[in-house]
Amino acid sequence: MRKLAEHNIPLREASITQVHSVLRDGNPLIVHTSMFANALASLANPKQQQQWVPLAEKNRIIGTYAQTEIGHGTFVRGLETTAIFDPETKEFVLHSPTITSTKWWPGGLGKTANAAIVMAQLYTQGKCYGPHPFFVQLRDFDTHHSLPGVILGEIGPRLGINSQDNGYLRFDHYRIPRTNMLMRHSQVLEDGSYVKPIHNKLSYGTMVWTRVAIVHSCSKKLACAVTIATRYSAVRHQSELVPGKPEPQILEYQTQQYKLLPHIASVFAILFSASSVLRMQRNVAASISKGNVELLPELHILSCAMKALSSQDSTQGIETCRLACGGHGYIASSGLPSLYTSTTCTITYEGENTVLLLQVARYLIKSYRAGLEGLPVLPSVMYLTAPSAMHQSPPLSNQALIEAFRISSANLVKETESRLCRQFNLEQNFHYAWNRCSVALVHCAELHSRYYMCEKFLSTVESIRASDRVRSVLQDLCRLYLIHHITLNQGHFLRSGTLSGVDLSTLEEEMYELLAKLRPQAVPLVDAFDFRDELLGSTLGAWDGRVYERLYEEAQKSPLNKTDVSKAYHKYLQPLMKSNL
Ligand SMILES: CCCCCCCCCC/C=C\CCCCCCCCCC(=O)SCCNC(=O)CCNC(=O)[C@H](O)C(C)(C)COP(=O)(O)OP(=O)(O)OC[C@H]1O[C@@H](n2cnc3c(N)ncnc32)[C@H](O)[C@@H]1OP(=O)(O)O
Ligand SMILES: Cc1cc2nc3c(=O)[nH]c(=O)nc-3n(C[C@H](O)[C@H](O)[C@H](O)COP(=O)(O)OP(=O)(O)OC[C@H]3O[C@@H](n4cnc5c(N)ncnc54)[C@H](O)[C@@H]3O)c2cc1C
Repeated sequence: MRKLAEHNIPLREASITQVHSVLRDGNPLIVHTSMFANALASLANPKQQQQWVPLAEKNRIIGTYAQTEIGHGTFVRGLETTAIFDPETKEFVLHSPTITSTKWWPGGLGKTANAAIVMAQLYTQGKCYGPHPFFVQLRDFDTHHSLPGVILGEIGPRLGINSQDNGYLRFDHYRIPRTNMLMRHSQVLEDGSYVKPIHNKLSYGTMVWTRVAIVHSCSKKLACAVTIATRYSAVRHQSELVPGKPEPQILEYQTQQYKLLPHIASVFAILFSASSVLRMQRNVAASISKGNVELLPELHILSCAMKALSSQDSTQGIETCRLACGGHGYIASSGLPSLYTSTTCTITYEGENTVLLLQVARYLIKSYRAGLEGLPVLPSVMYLTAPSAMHQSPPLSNQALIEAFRISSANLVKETESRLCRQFNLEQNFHYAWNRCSVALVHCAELHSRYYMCEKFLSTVESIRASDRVRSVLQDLCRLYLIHHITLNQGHFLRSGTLSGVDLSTLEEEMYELLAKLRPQAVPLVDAFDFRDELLGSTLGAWDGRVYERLYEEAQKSPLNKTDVSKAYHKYLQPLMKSNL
């Protein structure tokens, strides 16, 4: 924190990888600096911001975002914590009526935070208005003791990010002033009357913001992993490629190139998509402050789509990188295990991926139906009812591949919508029919999201300002990315008739050529990410390639190596050896 202040870096702008380099097992302040800060910025009114933001910036207040309960994470409308307005005292009474209403998971809540944005069901004048955000002090600002009526603690060890002290929280009729409800979008007036927001999902804004931030952070984490695995693959020599010849760098093996190069490409695909969503988010934020919420649904869907795809791709990519390093990828000092455990959680948090993809699918089906009826639909989904013809671009050109994606995605939505109608006729209930089609619906959302990511990659590469040589490498990477994802999804392209079996064989051949062509660029590409050694924190991925020396030096630091014979020998092993058991 002192370093960031010295260098005048606002906390919100500190890179996730910089922070990861210092705190590899999670960060107790991340929800404070990301979600809590954002919730104050976007959900609190100007007066409330004046009151709390300076204190949060000086870390007098350290906050968290307490929404999830032990009984409900996904289904926000099902939260059970209540905030009942008492007109006598002009206070809200926060209460956790059941075990399932216990807040569970908020990062930093266990021991670090002294305040929280709590999402609770708002009741006033006898009516429930659904989940709303409240600023709640949890601990004494001087002694750090939890306040009467607040019961909190830490939830116990997790797969990773154990320094984040995820916590639990219960309220026992805990009173807060009326003015602690975050009132930028909706309000409860002194007499208890409710003023509704201009869009009823504005209180979900912090989740949308965080989903966008997660996309960016996923590309950074994947970039770290491919840097480590690629550099290691250039240092590591193993087996014989040609019998009797010296052992080659493992990066010479085509299978190794296939493990790494598509994920190097993926870093760019995610990064370019993140930039595009971030731009849209800024536009939407500016529009909302002028009272216009027209683009909010599009932002919600795009952030769900990109969060789901980037978290899945980066998690799989990091695991592939770990496996690509053989046994040494399993050692903590490689840096890969902590990258994995701090990334796989992005699949679950901030909206579990399947659930987010179903939100995307809902939007696709609605937009498809609206398009058929000639109603207006937003630009990103206009293609569903008006996919352009294939023959406009040269066969198998990049543009043709994007068109193939577009048509296959539109085709899948069309097929799934027909299934939904058939199922509805059988079930006579939309919700049951929806559930019976939900696997196909998730596939629709995935293909649409992949189409978006491919399109963003291509359009960015085409418009990027770079030297011819750099542009040429990026074009090859982009081509590899397109072909790789077409081969992974080939069934959809065959079904839509956009690509034939022969086309797919041709593309596969080209992919193998691209792997060989890009092989000499692999190390320069990851070097260009420009991660400092301290930041990567990896014995395998350091810039100088001294892998074996670093592994050996790191092993010397193991506490078990402090003495030749460990205490355990005298305490357990020797008695066991002598016991004749
Ligand atoms: C040393 C210190 C240094 C510090 C350095 C800091 C470094 C900073 C780097 C930052 C990088 C990364 C940040 C990472 C942060 C890490 C920490 C995060 C930890 C995780 C936190 C959490 O998990 S918080 C909890 C998150 N919870 C969820 O996400 C819950 C998911 N569920 C939902 O969102 C909703 O329940 C739902 C969307 C699934 C459904 O909502 P609901 O039931 O209300 O709606 P419906 O499905 O009925 O839909 C009705 C219509 O509403 C539309 N809708 C839904 N949501 C929205 C929305 N958000 N905006 C707009 N519209 C929305 C929906 O589409 C429907 O529309 P129609 O179809 O038109 O009716
Ligand atoms: C490391 C970590 C940090 C977190 N930090 C925070 C935090 O700071 N603040 C906070 O409030 N929360 C936090 N969370 C909680 C997180 O947001 C939730 O865990 C997440 O939203 C998923 O909800 P859930 O756990 O209830 O899963 P569930 O919804 O119970 O999911 C379980 C399974 O059910 C499926 N499912 C659920 N609903 C549907 C549906 N409608 N259709 C189809 N399938 C469905 C899911 O796909 C999944 O397979 C954190 C979680 C983790 C793991």
